[in-house]
Amino acid sequence: MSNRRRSSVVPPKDQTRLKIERMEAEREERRRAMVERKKERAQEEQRNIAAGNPGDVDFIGMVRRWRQQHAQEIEPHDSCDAHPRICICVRKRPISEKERARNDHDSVTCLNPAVWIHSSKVRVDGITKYLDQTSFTFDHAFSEEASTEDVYKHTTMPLLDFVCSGKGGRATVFAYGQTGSGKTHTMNGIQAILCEDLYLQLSDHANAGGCSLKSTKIVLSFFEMYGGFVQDLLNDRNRLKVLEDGQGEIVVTGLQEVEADTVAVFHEIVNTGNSFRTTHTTEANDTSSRSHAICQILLRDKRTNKLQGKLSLVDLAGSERGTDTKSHNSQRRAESSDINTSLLALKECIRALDNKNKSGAKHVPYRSSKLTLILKDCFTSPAAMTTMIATVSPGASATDHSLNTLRYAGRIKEQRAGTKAGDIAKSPMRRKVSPRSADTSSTASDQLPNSLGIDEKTAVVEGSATRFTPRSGTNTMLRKEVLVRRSPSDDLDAVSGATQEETELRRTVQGLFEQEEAILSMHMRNIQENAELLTEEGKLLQEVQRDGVDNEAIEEYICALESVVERKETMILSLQEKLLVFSDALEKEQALSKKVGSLAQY
Ligand SMILES: Nc1ncnc2c1ncn2[C@@H]1O[C@H](COP(=O)(O)OP(=O)(O)OP(=O)(O)O)[C@@H](O)[C@H]1O
Repeated sequence: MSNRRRSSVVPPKDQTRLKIERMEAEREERRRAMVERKKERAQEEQRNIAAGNPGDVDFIGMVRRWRQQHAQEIEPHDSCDAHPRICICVRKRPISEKERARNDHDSVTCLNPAVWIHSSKVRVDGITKYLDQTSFTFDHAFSEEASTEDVYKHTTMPLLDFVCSGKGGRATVFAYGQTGSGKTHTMNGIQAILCEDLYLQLSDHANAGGCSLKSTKIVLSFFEMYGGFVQDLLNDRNRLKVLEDGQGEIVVTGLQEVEADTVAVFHEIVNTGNSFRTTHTTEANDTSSRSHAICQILLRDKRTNKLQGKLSLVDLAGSERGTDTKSHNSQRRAESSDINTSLLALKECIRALDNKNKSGAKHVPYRSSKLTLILKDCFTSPAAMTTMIATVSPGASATDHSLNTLRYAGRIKEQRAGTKAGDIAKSPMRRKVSPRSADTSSTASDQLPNSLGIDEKTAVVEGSATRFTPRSGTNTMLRKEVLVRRSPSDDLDAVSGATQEETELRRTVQGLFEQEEAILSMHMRNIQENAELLTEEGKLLQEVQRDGVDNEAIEEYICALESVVERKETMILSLQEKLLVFSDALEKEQALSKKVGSLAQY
C-alpha cells in the first residue's frame, strides 16, 4: 500500500522536467500558429492585391469583417416626396488608380443614411491593432456604387420640381468637399441629367400645374469666384460686381444671361461655362477647380421677363489642408488661402445660424465673403430649398479631410434640426417616379412650404414616367481646360480696392483659418506626444514596482516623473494660449463683420 502511494508521486526533479517539456511544446505550438498566420496573411495580401485592394492587410481585414457584420444596417433611400428644406447628403467616390498605386486603402463605408470613417489605431502595447470608428448620419449617404442618376434623383430632382412650380421658388444645390473628392464629377453629371429632365418637366404634358415651355423661357448664367473676384464664364471671364439692393436682394451686375431654347443649346452653354473654369494641377487632383462655380438656371416669363424660379448649382472649390499646399508655389498658396477663407466664412455663417436657432442671436456674418453673400438666399429666404452634397475621398490618407468635411456638413444638419417643423418643405410635385423604372400611373399633389404663403394644391399630370430616362454617357466627366487669362496675382492684388474694414476683415478671417489649422496640428501633435508619454509612464511604473528596488531607483523614478509632468504642463499651456488667441480673433472678426455689414457694396 505504502509502495503504491509512493509510486504515484512524481519526484520534484521530474516535475520540473515535465513543466519544461510542456512549455517547450506550447512555445512550438505558438511558433507554428505564427508561421501559419504569416502564411495566411501573405495569401490574404495577394488576394487583396488581385482584387485591386492593396494596403495594410490587417486594416483591410478588420474593415471587411466590420462591413459584413453591419451590412444589414443599410436603409433604402427615403422617397423624394418629403424633401427637407435643407437636405444634407454625402457621396463617397470609388478609390482611384493613383490611390491604389500608393497602397492607400478604402476607409469609408456608406450605410445609408450613415457614413462611417474607419481608422487603424495601435494600442499602447504598440502591437495590437484596432479599428477606431466615427459615424455621421445625414439625409442620404451615397456609396461608391451609387450612380450620379441616384444622386440626382434624391438631391436635385425635388428642387427642380419646386423651382418649376412657377411660384418664384429658389433652390440651391452645392457640392462641398476636399480637393479631388468628386465635387465637379458630381456637379457635371447633375447638370447633364438636369438639362434633359428640365425640358421634360416643362413640356406641357409633364407639368400642367407650373411653368411650361409655352410661357416660360430657360435662361442660364454661369460665373466663378476666383481670387476674391467674380468672373463671367459665359462672357470672356468679365469681372462682375456683387451688389445688395435696397430690398436685400443680391444682384450680380453685368452678368450675361443666355437663353437656352433647346436641350442641345443648354448642354453647349453648360459645357462652355465648365471649360472656362480656372483649373490647375494640385497635389490631390490633376484638374483641380480653383474657383467656386455658380451655374444658375433661371425660369423667366416669356412675356414679362419676370422670374418664376431659380435653381443654382454651386461647385465649391476644394478645401485643402496645410500639407496639401506644401509643394504649391506662392500663387497656388494664395489661391488655396483664398478658397479656405471663403469656406471658413461659409462655416462661420452656418455656425452663426446654428446659434441663431438655438439662442436667438441675430448676427449672421453673410458679408464676410462674396461667397456667403451670394449664397445668402439659400439659408435665409423662407421660400428656398437647399441641398448640400458633401463629397469624400475613400482613401485612409484622406481620413482627416473626410472627417472635416463630414463635421462641416454635420454643422449644417444641426442647424436644420433647429428649424421649425413648418419650415420643412415637401416637394411640391410628388411623383412616384424613379429615374430607372417607369411608373406611368403617378398622380399626386402637395403643398408648397408654409413659409411661402401658398397653400393651393398643385396638380401633377400623368405621364411623368417619361421624364428623365438616363442615357448612357450622361455621367461622363466634362473636359476641363486650364485657361487663365488674367494673372491670379493681379486678382489678389486688386483687393486693395476694398475699404480698410473689408481688408482688415479679410485678413482676420484668413488669420482665423491659419490659427484653426495651427490648433488642429498642435492638438494632433499633443495626442501623439501624450501616447508616447503614456508608454514612458508605464515603463517607469513597471521599473519602480519591481522587487528589490533601492532608494536610488526611486529617486530616478521621481525625477523622470517630474519631467513627464512638466512636458504635459507645457503642452497644455501652449494649447490654452493658442485657444485664447483664437477666441480673441473670433471676437474681432465678429465686430468687424458687423461694421462691414453696414456697407452696401463689395
Ligand atoms: N463618383 C465617382 N465615380 C468615378 N470617378 C469619380 C467619382 N467622383 C470623382 N471621380 C473622379 O475623381 C477625380 C477627381 O474628381 P473631381 O475633379 O470631381 O474632384 P473635385 O472634388 O471637383 O476636386 P477639386 O476641388 O480639386 O476640383 C476625377 O478624375 C473624377 O473623374
